[in-house]
Amino acid sequence: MRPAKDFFRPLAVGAPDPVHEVPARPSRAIHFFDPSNEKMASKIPDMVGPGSGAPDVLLGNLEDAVKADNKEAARAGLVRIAQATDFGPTQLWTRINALDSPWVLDDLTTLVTEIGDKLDVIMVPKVQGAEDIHYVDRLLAQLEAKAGLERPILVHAILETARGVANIEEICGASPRMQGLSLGPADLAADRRMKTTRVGGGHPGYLVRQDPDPQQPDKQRQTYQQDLWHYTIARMVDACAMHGVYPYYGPFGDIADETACEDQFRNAFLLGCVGTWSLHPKQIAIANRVFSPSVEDIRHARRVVAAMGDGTGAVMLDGKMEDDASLKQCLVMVELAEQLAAIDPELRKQYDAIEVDR
Ligand SMILES: CCC(=O)SCCNC(=O)CCNC(=O)[C@H](O)C(C)(C)COP(=O)(O)OP(=O)(O)OC[C@H]1O[C@@H](n2cnc3c(N)ncnc32)[C@H](O)[C@@H]1OP(=O)(O)O
Ligand SMILES: O=CC(=O)O
Ligand SMILES: [Mg+2]
Repeated sequence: MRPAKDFFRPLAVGAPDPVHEVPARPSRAIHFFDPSNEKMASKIPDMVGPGSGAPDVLLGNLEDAVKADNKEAARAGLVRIAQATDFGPTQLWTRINALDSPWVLDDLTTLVTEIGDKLDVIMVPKVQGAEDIHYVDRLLAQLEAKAGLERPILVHAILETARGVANIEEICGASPRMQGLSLGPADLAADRRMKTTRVGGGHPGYLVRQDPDPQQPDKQRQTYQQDLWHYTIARMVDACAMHGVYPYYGPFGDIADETACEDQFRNAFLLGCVGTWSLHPKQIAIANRVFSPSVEDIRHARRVVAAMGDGTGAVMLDGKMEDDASLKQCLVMVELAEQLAAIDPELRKQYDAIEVDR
């Protein structure tokens, strides 16, 4: 671990100064595309915001889901798209290949030197511990210096190995570049030897069953499906909050099941995640809807803020006690609404139209 006095020093001569605080930019949907797939790639310029249908982040994926034979084409395709596109308010991220793969060194050197000025965040898969982030951190600093970049590229780690989960706090605190963490349920399930065969979401076999009714022992007992990912997401949220970085759900592979996708995203939102991945254009609207506080929640939050005056003490509102701590929760919602309204004109209209009565 670097001592505190060195934590914010650039790791290469000529590299930009690290950020002291991760910018709070909306990132409800991180939309994945394969830059080697010409049909998919041709849609990217039209997906740039502003606009309520646009993802907050476009991510050129170079890792899993890109065929091995297409790795170089994907990298070159991303360079081409980035150079030709004005991304306006939409962030551009990439997911590089794994650190032990034969492609990652060229991914980093090519992307940083050719489109480093356009890249906001680099997502690193299969991160095992702080040592992986330290490696990327130093290499990025060297490449940023070489490319003459004026702002540092941030780093996002995917939590998809048991060792990564065990080392979650040190990963979040490994570098001032750390922007956030995503859950990688598919790789994590395999690494943990879980007995699922899905990409995220629940499983009908993971349940609790109602006790038997002693009066009616043969009566069918209700079962309640449980969330396989609750433990990991909750750990992520705490580690991220502790280090001032952002937690995200990850992929939901059942593209056709929009209802279950929305449920999984909402669980993550309620627990503290700020966004999720979208793998198919259909999932962008789901993510934007779920990760934007509802008009009703904002109306309530603003009522509490108004009722609480200087923010101390306790008041009754609709039969419920509100105090300093419930006010803090409401302020989280109000601040998020302000950040989202700044980039989403449709949401701004909805939030601006809210009338607050006491
Ligand atoms: C599991 C762990 C992980 O690592 S998850 C992250 C890695 N996986 C990915 O990035 C997957 C990205 N998505 C995809 O490859 C595709 O969406 C998959 C899931 C294969 C479905 O594609 P396809 O069968 O073409 O779907 P479709 O016919 O419904 O497509 C309708 C039109 O939309 C397009 N489309 C599809 N996906 C995207 C996308 N991600 N971004 C932009 N455009 C997309 C299709 O090309 C299709 O276009 P058109 O209507 O034919 O002109
Ligand atoms: O990369 C994502 C995953 O679920 O694995
Ligand atoms: Mg993965």
